[in-house]
Amino acid sequence: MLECLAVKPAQESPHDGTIKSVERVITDDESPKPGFLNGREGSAEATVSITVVGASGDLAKKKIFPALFALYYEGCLPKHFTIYGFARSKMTDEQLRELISGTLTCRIDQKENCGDKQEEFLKRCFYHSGQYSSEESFSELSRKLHEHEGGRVANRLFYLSIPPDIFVDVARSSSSAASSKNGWTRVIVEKPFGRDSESSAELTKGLKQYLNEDQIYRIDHYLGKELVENLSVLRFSNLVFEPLWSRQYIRNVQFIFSEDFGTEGRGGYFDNYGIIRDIMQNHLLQILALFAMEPPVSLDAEDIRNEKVKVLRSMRKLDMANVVIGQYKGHVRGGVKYPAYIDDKTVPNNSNTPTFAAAALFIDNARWDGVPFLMKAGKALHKRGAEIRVQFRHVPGNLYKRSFGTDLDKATNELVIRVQPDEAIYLKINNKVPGLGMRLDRSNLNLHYAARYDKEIPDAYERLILDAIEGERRLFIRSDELDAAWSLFTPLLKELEIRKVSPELYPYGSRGPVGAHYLAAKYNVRWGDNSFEPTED
Ligand SMILES: NC(=O)C1=CN([C@@H]2O[C@H](COP(=O)(O)OP(=O)(O)OC[C@H]3O[C@@H](n4cnc5c(N)ncnc54)[C@H](OP(=O)(O)O)[C@@H]3O)[C@@H](O)[C@H]2O)C=CC1
Ligand SMILES: O=C1O[C@H](COP(=O)(O)O)[C@@H](O)[C@H](O)[C@H]1O
Repeated sequence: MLECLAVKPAQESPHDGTIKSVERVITDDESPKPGFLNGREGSAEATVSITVVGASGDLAKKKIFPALFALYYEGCLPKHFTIYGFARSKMTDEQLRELISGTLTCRIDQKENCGDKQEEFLKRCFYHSGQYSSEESFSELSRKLHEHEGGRVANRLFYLSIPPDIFVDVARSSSSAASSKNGWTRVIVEKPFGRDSESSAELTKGLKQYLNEDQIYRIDHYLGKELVENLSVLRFSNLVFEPLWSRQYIRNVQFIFSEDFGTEGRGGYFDNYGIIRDIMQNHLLQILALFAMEPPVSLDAEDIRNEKVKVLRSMRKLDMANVVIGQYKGHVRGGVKYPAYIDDKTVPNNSNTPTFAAAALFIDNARWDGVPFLMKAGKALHKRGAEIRVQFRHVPGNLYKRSFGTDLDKATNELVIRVQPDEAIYLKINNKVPGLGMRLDRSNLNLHYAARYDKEIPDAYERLILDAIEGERRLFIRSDELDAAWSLFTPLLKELEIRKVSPELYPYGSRGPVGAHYLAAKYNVRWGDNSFEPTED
């Protein structure tokens, strides 16, 4: 059973739920507090209406509805909830249910009642067709939500699963015509949050015309992944790690993302963004900030985000010389033909958009001075995975150095946090091979999740939607974090575009451009993802 309690009972700022364009009657702090779930937020009789804007789209079908069902299945949604799909496409309630029913799955450890639960869930899903910029459409939606709310305290969550150019239109029409009059109103915004500092600031300004910062939940789904959530637990609740967490013991840190498929189907979106904006500026940089931050005063969202933003602001300007970009080319392997990026019909055939990038970054503060933080992200590589690798320094005056040969790097400890797939945390150590002689080998202290825990790991979207319902903003991006993240990457992105830098081509299914290895070598670093990977229990 998924535990639905958040890290702490959510505390709203007095502004949350206050819609600028609509007069508010009751704020969160005024509304009854005892929770609908184990003492969590809101009155036992409060309702939550979740409107998925862009319900006919790919993300809604693939991630949002399945996550909502999983929350329902685990008993994490409040007693009174209603789900509405909203989009322009004409659809009946029945057709929406049909559309999403194929994507709902039950957790393996609780397969019983799955069919019944799906039926119950689908009965609480409805559809409203309308125009995104039309207040009339949202007013009509509001009327329908009101009927379902049945006079209770009405909390409303809007999930904007739509292209970014209509985020502000929807914020305007939904806030002015469909905000809750007596509960909170929150809006989850999907990435991309702009494509550079200027467009991001414009988007933030546009949203803030209609919403308070406290109402905006900018989602970065990597922050909802189990092992990313666990990063702070690992560091701050184990005495053995935190004292090592600095330039004194850490040689370099690597953040690696790879996918073994290309942009299939999303080339139109991707070509305007590229891998640096799609993965590095958000997912990997967010993980880096969590990894490198100072201990926060508390687990409160603002305390954590304050520390993350300090890390981002301490980062050295990103230099072109510290970046390598690549693009995948067609490749035939085992008689199968794999396409090039530019074979995608929605991509111009002279596109320079990177599908791979590697970068060396530095945090100019006392803790991390001189430590290279390496990032690598790519599509159409040899495997799918996301991991954090922490390579420690050499053991000073190592008594056993003769047993390692000349390559001392091979004998240093490495902590690997495998975010996905097959979640694990393992520490590479040197160990004596049992026997009468003195031979050392490399072994792993391995926390393999599948072996240790018999629970299925929840999808990141489940955690994040639940947090948004609970008013827990810890895993969502604050606007100053976003500004800092864009300030780091915008000059580089502009330079790449102005200079029309050609990406290094790499074959589909390969390990990516060789330039990434030279970049790491410049800092005496070897990418750790080419070595032995344990999966054994
Ligand atoms: N798909 C994914 O894997 C991921 C997506 N995202 C982000 O999530 C959001 C939604 O993604 P996704 O579902 O793939 O997007 P889609 O392109 O599938 O769009 C979602 C819905 O928006 C409407 N729509 C599409 N284009 C336009 C347009 N030009 N003008 C007005 N309405 C339009 C369509 O509904 P209708 O025509 O019925 O109104 C469509 O069903 C985007 O911001 C995307 O960047 C983020 C991470 C991953
Ligand atoms: O945000 C995005 O993430 C996905 C990868 O997410 P994952 O949870 O499946 O690892 C990526 O494919 C996509 O390009 C990007 O927009």
